[in-house]
Amino acid sequence: MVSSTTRRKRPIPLSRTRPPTARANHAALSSKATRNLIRSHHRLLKARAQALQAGDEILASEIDAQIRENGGLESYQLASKLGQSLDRGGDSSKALVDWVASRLRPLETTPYKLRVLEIGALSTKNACSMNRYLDVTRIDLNSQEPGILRQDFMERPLPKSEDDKFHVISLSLVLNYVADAAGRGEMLKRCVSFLTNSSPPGSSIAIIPSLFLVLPVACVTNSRYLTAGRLEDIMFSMGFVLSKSKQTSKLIFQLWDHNGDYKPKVFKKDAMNPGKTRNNFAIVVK
Ligand SMILES: C[S@@+](CC[C@H](N)C(=O)[O-])C[C@H]1O[C@@H](n2cnc3c(N)ncnc32)[C@H](O)[C@@H]1O
Repeated sequence: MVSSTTRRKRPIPLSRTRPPTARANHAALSSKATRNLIRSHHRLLKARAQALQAGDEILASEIDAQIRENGGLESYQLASKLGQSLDRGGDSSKALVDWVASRLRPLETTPYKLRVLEIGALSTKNACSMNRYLDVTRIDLNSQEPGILRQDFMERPLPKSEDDKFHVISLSLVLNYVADAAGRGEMLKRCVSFLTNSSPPGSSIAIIPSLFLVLPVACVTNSRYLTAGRLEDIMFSMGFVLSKSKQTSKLIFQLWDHNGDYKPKVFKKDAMNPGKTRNNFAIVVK
């Protein structure tokens, strides 16, 4: 367990900002065990971020050891992959493909594709990767397959040209992985820098740049600090307009179109929805 004794504070070395990976135990997991593993990983990441923020390196190391003991990021990814299997709710990128289908129609008689950046990619064979009109660049903190680049999106070099940008960004169950509220705001802002409405080179196809966002439903419906309205205000300030949305008992799926009107405002961690049974999920924009 993480102890709360007073500890010496030291500055956070850059190498300490990532959670540890470890070899996963590939034994079959029940859906309850899968959920528990995911929850416990998120809890430990949050505790770790808080320890680092407080400059408590020793506590952060202890939490790292606990994360490793639980199988690390690899086990978490395995649990997430199980969650994507058909009997556990399926592949979330199907919703993305359905929603952009009408936008892909003009590409059918052309050799062009839309460029997609899939952040937090666990598979090269999900619905968006299998769509022939989408050219998917996949990144993850811990790559599970050769077609997935091991990269932290927050450290991906900023685009130097339009060709380095994307028409669609997928952030499916990634924003809630980020352990601190301000980091989530930064991630959303950074997405804007990677979106473009420029047609694929050589074509004149009209493009609506968009962000596919998937979150656990409780992050939006049962948080003290985030409501659907607050999320819309944050996204709107960054130039996003909600184009599609659907909710299941576990997840909320949204497609946000970018209108180019980026005017970020400050959003603090305001208690909008107090209540004992609510969670603390928040997005802070500085
Ligand atoms: C719950 S899994 C989601 C996987 C998949 N997108 C889905 O919808 O099931 C979250 C993944 O996001 C990755 N991730 C989190 N933050 C990231 C970042 N800053 N850059 C790249 N990948 C990130 C994690 O490594 C993890 O594999």
